[in-house]
Amino acid sequence: MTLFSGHQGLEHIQLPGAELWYQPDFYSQIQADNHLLALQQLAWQQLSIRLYGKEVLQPRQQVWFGDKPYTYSGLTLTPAPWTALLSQLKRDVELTSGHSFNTVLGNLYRDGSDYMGWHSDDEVELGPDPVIASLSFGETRRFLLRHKTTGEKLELALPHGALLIMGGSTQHYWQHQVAKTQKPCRLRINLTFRDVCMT
Ligand SMILES: O=C(O)CCC(=O)C(=O)O
Ligand SMILES: [Fe+2]
Repeated sequence: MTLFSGHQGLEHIQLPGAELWYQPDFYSQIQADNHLLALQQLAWQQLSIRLYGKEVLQPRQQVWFGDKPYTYSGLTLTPAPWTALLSQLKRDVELTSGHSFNTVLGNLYRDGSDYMGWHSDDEVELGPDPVIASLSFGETRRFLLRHKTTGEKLELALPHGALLIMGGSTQHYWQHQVAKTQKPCRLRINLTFRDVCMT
């Protein structure tokens, strides 16, 4: 796939059944510092999901911006209107990826005990081969991908200012996670831009 290959600085990572594009320094240190500070001001909420009939608090905080409600892990998130900063970050990832996005899910990991378990972003509303653009700010956490049948793994560091684009059949064949860690760990904010079907 040559979709993003014209863009300088974006590394194409090819895995069986997955298409990834990665740029650890998508934003400069100063830009990333400013974005991190501003993003911390959003109305972060720790939401609960229903798991085996019980309400369980999610091990991280979230925000949701966009044009339409979205169901995620059985939780319907009502979006807030785009802020100037989020619109700007959306434009940046749209220009680089050549894709347009209508929503963004923010995750805030307060420390090493906040995490996101193994999952694929395979909700029906995202369509069969979704392109998802992920921006990371703050602490570098281990982002792991695991093939659903072969178990093959890939670990990527997502440092302050990094961009990762997942496309092709990545969500079909692979899961991903942000693992817990015992190491001293500062705050991390991740934004995943998605195109949610509007029908
Ligand atoms: O925090 C991350 O890097 C991953 C977030 C993620 O997988 C998601 O929002 O679906
Ligand atoms: Fe995900």
